[in-house]
Amino acid sequence: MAGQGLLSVHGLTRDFRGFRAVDDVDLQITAGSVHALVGPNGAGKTTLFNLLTGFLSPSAGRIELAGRDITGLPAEQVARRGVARSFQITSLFPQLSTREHVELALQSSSGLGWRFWRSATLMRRYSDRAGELLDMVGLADLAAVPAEALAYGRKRALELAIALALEPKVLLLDEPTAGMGLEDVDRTVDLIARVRQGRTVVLVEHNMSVVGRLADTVTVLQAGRVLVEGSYEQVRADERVITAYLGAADAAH
Ligand SMILES: Nc1ncnc2c1ncn2[C@@H]1O[C@H](COP(=O)(O)OP(=O)(O)OP(=O)(O)O)[C@@H](O)[C@H]1O
Repeated sequence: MAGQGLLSVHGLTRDFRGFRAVDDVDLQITAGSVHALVGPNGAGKTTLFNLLTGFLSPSAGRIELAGRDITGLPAEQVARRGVARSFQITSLFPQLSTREHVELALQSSSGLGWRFWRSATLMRRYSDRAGELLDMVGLADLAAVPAEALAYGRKRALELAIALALEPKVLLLDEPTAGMGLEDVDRTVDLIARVRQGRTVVLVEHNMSVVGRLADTVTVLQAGRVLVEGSYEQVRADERVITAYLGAADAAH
């Protein structure tokens, strides 16, 4: 499958009672890249994201992961095959500690169910891996803290560690900096820059400075269709994008 992305989308379409929210979208997400989906409000980003993760089924079109058809699979199966989603979706358990969340995620991704508890060796392995993941997302010092006591940005970091515990082939980040102050935004950009190493990331993000700092490829959506695709510099300079989106965004700043 020369020229195919790790995650590839062909003619993807989603209608809501006659309204076409995603309209004949083609996408190739290259292995090892950070690919951003941007566009003005109502462009279809969230709907496309929900299609990619199996939270919605398409009205038409095909989604392939590493050349295998995953179109229409339920969210849980899409996740099992390696498409994990983080931010704005995970529910944390208020009283469980940061470390316990990551250990549970590791356990659930093992497919071993409760047998895991019987093996001291496996338990140690999960505990070590949980420590590494917490370290990676900057939560090593907060491992014993219950999730409810974490500040907003730290909760988002924990959600990222949970998604990483699934060892995803493709990591989808849903507006990772939404609702954050400047300091948390910078910290989150650094964090994503760190965890993207050796991974493939799809990012929906409104903050164009975040997109500029992280994305290798940017797809601009408008009215459910792909308007332009290219590097951040290319799409920023494109007249159609300036008219449709960046102009409006820049004018607002
Ligand atoms: N469940 C639904 N039923 C009907 N219309 C929907 C539904 N979900 C989304 N839409 C419509 O589809 C269009 C695309 O919405 P979507 O949320 O995907 O856009 P978006 O690019 O994520 O926007 P935003 O940046 O505001 O989050 C919008 O016009 C929205 O009203």
